[in-house]
Amino acid sequence: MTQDRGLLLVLSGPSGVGKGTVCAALRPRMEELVYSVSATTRTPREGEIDGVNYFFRTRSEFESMIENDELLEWAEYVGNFYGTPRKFVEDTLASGRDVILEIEVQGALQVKEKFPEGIFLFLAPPDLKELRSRITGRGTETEESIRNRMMVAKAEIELMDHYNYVVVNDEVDKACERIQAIVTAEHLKKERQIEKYRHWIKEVF
Ligand SMILES: Nc1nc2c(ncn2[C@@H]2O[C@H](COP(=O)(O)OP(=O)(O)O)[C@@H](O)[C@H]2O)c(=O)[nH]1
Ligand SMILES: Nc1ncnc2c1ncn2[C@@H]1O[C@H](COP(=O)(O)OP(=O)(O)O)[C@@H](O)[C@H]1O
Repeated sequence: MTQDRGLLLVLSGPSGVGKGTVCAALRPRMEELVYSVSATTRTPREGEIDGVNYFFRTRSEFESMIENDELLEWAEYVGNFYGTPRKFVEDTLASGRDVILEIEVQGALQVKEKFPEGIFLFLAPPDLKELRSRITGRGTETEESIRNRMMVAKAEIELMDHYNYVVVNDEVDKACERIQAIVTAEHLKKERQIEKYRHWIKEVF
């Protein structure tokens, strides 16, 4: 019997909405999910480990990954490149396990072109005022950079229609519960419960 492929989940949304926070909170809740590790040209932050948080690569190493078609998608974000290694995702899905990507919006749209059967989750802020305060709350941003990020965020929010689900990140726990509910429902859909139980209909009538 051939192995059923796993589900590809893509968690995306505007900068500062809480993608990293929600993804980290999902890990202990959804241990069966496989978290894809991205490649990036940005410098590691304190405590980040190569191969765990990211594969930290030079710009020329990253460019050769692009040339060799090793990336499922890639995007430039605030002056650095980020991309999803293709082989890991394909092998994991083929082995029947579900994979989650936590990526920005340009990358998510590229994945949609290649994997239209993926489940695309748009993490949305409760409102723009809260998004602004999350971006501001992170610290180092200047007034101008906050304005820029808000403009980018508004353009990203307009792309919401390309996604299968909008998950509001009002509270981290609630956002996680919504994602868990979606994954459960998508599994039931995939397992074609209706087909399995169709014979009941014949028995009843
Ligand atoms: N397109 C794409 N975006 C990614 C990838 N990995 C991470 N990102 C996004 O890159 C952005 C910056 O990530 P990072 O430098 O870790 O800073 P953060 O703003 O603290 O999350 C975030 O929006 C991530 O979701 C990737 O493989 N592809
Ligand atoms: N549900 C939430 N309620 C309040 N603050 C949140 C929530 N989710 C995330 N945050 C905060 O918002 C900021 C941005 O979150 P982060 O995960 O870095 O966003 P992203 O990865 O989307 O850029 C962080 O300071 C984080 O602690």
